[in-house]
Amino acid sequence: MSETPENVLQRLFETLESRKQADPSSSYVARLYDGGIDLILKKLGEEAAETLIAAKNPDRAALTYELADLWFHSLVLAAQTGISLNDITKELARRMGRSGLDEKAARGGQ
Ligand SMILES: N=c1c2ncn([C@@H]3O[C@H](COP(=O)(O)OP(=O)(O)OP(=O)(O)O)[C@@H](O)[C@H]3O)c2ncn1[C@@H]1O[C@H](COP(=O)(O)O)[C@@H](O)[C@H]1O
Repeated sequence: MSETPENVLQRLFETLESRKQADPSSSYVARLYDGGIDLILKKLGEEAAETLIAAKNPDRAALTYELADLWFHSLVLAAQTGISLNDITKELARRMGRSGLDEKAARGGQ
């Protein structure tokens, strides 16, 4: 039986939390934490740029790969800054059923 998206994100986030005690020589995530917010933001920026480039090409597998890298590094940023997966899903849930156009207007957008 395959895992649900919720399970995968939950398990990944638990791993990210556990890597706060890990050795950077044996863990990529611990290496990111060790590099601090600047390294995490650098990687996040790179992954965002790689996603934009992939989105302009027809290869959907390549775009999926880059989106996964982008989500992964976003979650590392969340974990490092003390934001939980639950915080993010609660915010998304809060927006559900509300038009994106209403949300945009509430933010002062046009
Ligand atoms: N999901 C991921 C994941 N996605 C992407 N990456 C890493 O993110 C990096 C993406 O950077 P790039 O595309 O720039 O590739 P790169 O040239 O190898 O990267 P750099 O050397 O420039 O950092 C790669 O090194 C990938 O291996 C990930 N590393 C870890 N995970 C998850 O995190 C868990 C813990 O990982 P460790 O902390 O390494 O045990 C793993 O079991 C996975 O579940």
